[in-house]
Amino acid sequence: MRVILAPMEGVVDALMRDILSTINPYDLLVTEFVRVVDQLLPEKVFLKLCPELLNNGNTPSGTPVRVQLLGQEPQCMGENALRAIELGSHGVDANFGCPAKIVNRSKGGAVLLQYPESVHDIVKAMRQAVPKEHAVTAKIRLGYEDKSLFMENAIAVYEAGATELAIHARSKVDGYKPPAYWEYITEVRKRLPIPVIANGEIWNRDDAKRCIDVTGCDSIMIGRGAISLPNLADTIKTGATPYTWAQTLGLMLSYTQRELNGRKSDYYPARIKQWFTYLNRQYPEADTLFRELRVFKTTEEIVAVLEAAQRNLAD
Ligand SMILES: Cc1cc2nc3c(=O)[nH]c(=O)nc-3n(C[C@H](O)[C@H](O)[C@H](O)COP(=O)(O)O)c2cc1C
Repeated sequence: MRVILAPMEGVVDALMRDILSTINPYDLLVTEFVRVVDQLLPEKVFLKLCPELLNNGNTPSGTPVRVQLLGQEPQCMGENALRAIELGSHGVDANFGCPAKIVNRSKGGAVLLQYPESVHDIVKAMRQAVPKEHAVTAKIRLGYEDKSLFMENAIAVYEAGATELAIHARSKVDGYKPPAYWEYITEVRKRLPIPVIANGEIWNRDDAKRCIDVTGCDSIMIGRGAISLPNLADTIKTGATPYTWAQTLGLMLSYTQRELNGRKSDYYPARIKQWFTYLNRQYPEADTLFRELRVFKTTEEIVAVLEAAQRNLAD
């Protein structure tokens, strides 16, 4: 069985990938998306989003990373896919699931699921641009406003020559609201000869087992669950004990301290707070801390609050 870390824009960056791949036996990690509009992007754009490219495309603990692209113009997607591969990405992925209004307005992301022929043309251009020994993959939702085109889109990806297909089992309109409609993935998995990766609403080991039972897929992709329980992939793959709140707090502290000692970018507090929004589900203790953290603006302040929480736990 393969467990893949889902791309999560605004949350799963290189530092998070480093931390999560150190404590989990992930098979693959997918980056936040690189937005492709109408030009071949400079190398620095790829390296900023995926610094692992300087390490043969692997995290420091050796887990392969795949760059994800989001765009609507086939030729341009092809050129940028090739660049990602040449820089060392382990395959390249196309995003057809992003629900963001700004992205959809410029005809990228989930809005493309209304036009299976466009999905096909984009993946095909990427496939033709990238040497065949490298994976070209796609990630789709079940549709935009409804799910009527889910199979057409899946077939479009397959016929374009994709290596595999990840499916987030909801439409754009479903947003992130439970349930995930895994049974649609089952239908695609039965129909397509390429591997299908099941994604959506896997929060613990039992969910993973049920998802695999329902879909028959050998590979699953985990997103919010992977940050709400930091060692989720390990619990799924090896039966490891889920992290206690004290362990998770320690991990968050090391994440924020490493950021503080490293790049010191001002977007980090927002990322740390975003992480907290998913922790509540697993740890009731996270809720109080999250409310406390909301007023703090800098990483320094956040580190101080987390250190105090850790001291309280030890008392
Ligand atoms: C904050 C956030 C950011 C996301 N960013 C991306 C992205 O950049 N690319 C993508 O394909 N999906 C993105 N997704 C969707 C996830 O990869 C995943 O499909 C979705 O969260 C469902 O899986 P889950 O129930 O395990 O979270 C994002 C989801 C969230 C919550």
